[in-house]
Amino acid sequence: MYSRSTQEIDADIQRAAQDKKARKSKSSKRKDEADEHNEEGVSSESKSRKRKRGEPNGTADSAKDTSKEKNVTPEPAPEEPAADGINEPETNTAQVIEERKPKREKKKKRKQEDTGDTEIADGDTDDIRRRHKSVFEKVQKALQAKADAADDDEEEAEPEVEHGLEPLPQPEPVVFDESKLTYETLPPWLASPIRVGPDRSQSFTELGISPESAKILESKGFKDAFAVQTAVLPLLLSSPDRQGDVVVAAPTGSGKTLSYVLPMVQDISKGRVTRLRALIVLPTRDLVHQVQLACEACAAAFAVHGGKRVKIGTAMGNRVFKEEQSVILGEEQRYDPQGYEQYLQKQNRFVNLEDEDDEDDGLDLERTQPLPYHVIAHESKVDILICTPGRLVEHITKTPGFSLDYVRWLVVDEADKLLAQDFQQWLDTVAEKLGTGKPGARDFPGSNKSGVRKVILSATMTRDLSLLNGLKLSRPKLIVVEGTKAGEQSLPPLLKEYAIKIREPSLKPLYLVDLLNSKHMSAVDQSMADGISAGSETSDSESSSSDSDSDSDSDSDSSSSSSSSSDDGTPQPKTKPAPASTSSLATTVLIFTKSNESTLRLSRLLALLAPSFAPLIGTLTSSTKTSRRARTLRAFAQGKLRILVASDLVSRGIDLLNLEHVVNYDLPISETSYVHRVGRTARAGRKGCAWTLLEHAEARRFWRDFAGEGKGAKTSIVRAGAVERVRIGEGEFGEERVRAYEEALARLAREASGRGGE
Ligand SMILES: Nc1ncnc2c1ncn2[C@@H]1O[C@H](COP(=O)(O)OP(=O)(O)OP(=O)(O)O)[C@@H](O)[C@H]1O
Repeated sequence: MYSRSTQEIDADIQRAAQDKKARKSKSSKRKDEADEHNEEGVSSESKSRKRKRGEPNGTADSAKDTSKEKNVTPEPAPEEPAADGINEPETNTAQVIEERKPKREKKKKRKQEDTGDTEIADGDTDDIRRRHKSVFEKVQKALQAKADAADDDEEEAEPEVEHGLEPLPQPEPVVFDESKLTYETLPPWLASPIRVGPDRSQSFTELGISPESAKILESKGFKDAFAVQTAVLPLLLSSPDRQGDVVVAAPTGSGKTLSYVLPMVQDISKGRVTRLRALIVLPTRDLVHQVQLACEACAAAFAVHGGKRVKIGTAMGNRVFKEEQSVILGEEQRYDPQGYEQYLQKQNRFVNLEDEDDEDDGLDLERTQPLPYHVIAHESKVDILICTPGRLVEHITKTPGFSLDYVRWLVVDEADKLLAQDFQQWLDTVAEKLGTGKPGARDFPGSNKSGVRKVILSATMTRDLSLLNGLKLSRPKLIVVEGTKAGEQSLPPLLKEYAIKIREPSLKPLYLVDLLNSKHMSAVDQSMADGISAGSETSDSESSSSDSDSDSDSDSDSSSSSSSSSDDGTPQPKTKPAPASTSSLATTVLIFTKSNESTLRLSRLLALLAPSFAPLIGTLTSSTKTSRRARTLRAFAQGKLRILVASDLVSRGIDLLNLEHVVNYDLPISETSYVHRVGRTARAGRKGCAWTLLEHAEARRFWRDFAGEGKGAKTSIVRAGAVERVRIGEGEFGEERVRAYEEALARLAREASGRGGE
């Protein structure tokens, strides 16, 4: 039993609290003393911790005093564990208990007075003890809980560190991987291409083309396979065990077109029924035309020994849509009462939905209404469709019955351009359609291959995997001509490049006239020059009329010229137009400018400054009608026109076999553009020249980025020889020529403002 009095117990509590406090203060002081020997920050930390606990600065001293007191009062606390748990706040609690005691006694007194039972207060000590014990236990519990909480706080409390003015330590910067794709990071098929020597050649029969077909090919000018064809044909020609898709990176004019047209036509010619089997996607209408000719040549070559004459169609938006639909897709009435019923139901639904502005499945686009109890059945009229991406998407979405279910060839030519510019998201639309189909519809005859064979080509093929991924290639192989690495672009081996410095940019057209009149513009290939002269002699008049409907350009306007040039190129006042036969131009030239507008201006200016050239000039811009562009290209191929002024529209893919000189009147915007422009000449193993006029501000960029010379040179263009410097018009422009030039400019301005030539 409890034998001590309340006062004694309270005194014990108080002592125990003080004892605990003294011990803690002592250890705290020892720590502080040790910390003072350490760095400033840690000392501050201890101070700051004290601040956190609400201790005054002198706490350590007072704790020391208390500790001395403890030494003279060694009596243990009544319950050791409780005493152990007591720390500074307990002192306060003990005081609180002490303070509360008189209040309790007062309360008791008041109660006794109220009840008149004063004896209970003096005599019933058991009861008092019991109550005291219960109060004591409660206090113990409360103190224990408080002590635990305080310990937890102390563990979790973040140490506060005070810093000087020195910069705070920062985390290591995150290093971003900016490295470009290299051979090591490219997938194996891109990193390890199949290389082919540029001079390699093989007969078509050796490559597996039947002698009959090879003979027809030869009659069309294709005697032996070019280097790129020797590598691509074995991969694409039909074989019992077919390989995967093929990606081709080969220079301009190396014969990429035939490398895919030949195997595709051969494969399709083995069938009987006409179904849409192949899509060839190209960026411009001119290229669609050109590839169509190559397809026709091959179709003729394989329509032997009972082979099917492959049918070729185009979709490029040069005709009204309905007309184009009827060219590529046939319709026939087929007796089908059930189908007709469904048609009527659909049409009723469509009529109802029309009010709600909803679109149905293209019933409104049906070209022909079905007869009663009949349905319209659609059949492809072509095996190969050569198209621009935008028009292809239009047919997929708007032409009823246009189906890609049987397509087993997809060719993307000029792929870097087509992949970089997502014309109406054409690739996603096409890929979705090619991803589904009827079972067996895409089987290749005589082979274990089923699915869509993809052939991707460019002279400046992208290695950008994010672009190539969209094609969903299957087991692809990359073919490159020897000497080129990933990211490089090869120029034709027989191309010679020249640069001409323009000292007076305001007189740039005069430099061009002088270049055209210079000895440099002689024929590169004499046999070609003879052909050109022959063509122009017989058809100069035709050339004017063939191109006379060109849009506001100079083709037909030479008669209105008021000046002509002497043999040295100096304009002479003239009343009569210069006859074309006086032209000294014995070669062919394609001049590139930066825009449609520049093309039209330069073309006209050239005719004014050098009237003898006027009947020989043709103009090609993206705003020129397709039919007119085709006529101009034909006239040029026939030698009726010898100078073409063009925007970048024709920089890609256009095959002008008799073209000898390319002039960059304006600097191209990129290396890729340069490669395509100058690649219009020196094609198919012929020679050719490229000339670039350089204003002062452009020179550095040209030499560094295009020619790969001088400080900071960096170019991806691979060439046989260096770019040569040539001087033209060095101080040669007399006053008279400059005056004639100014007159020509004034006339041009008048014409542009609609006030005519006068
Ligand atoms: N085996 C061959 N024999 C003779 N001429 C060929 C042969 N193969 C292709 N050609 C001719 O070579 C020229 C260039 O071919 P093609 O237009 O296919 O080049 P390309 O590689 O597609 O060029 P670009 O990248 O500029 O489009 C064409 O006139 C074509 O008829």
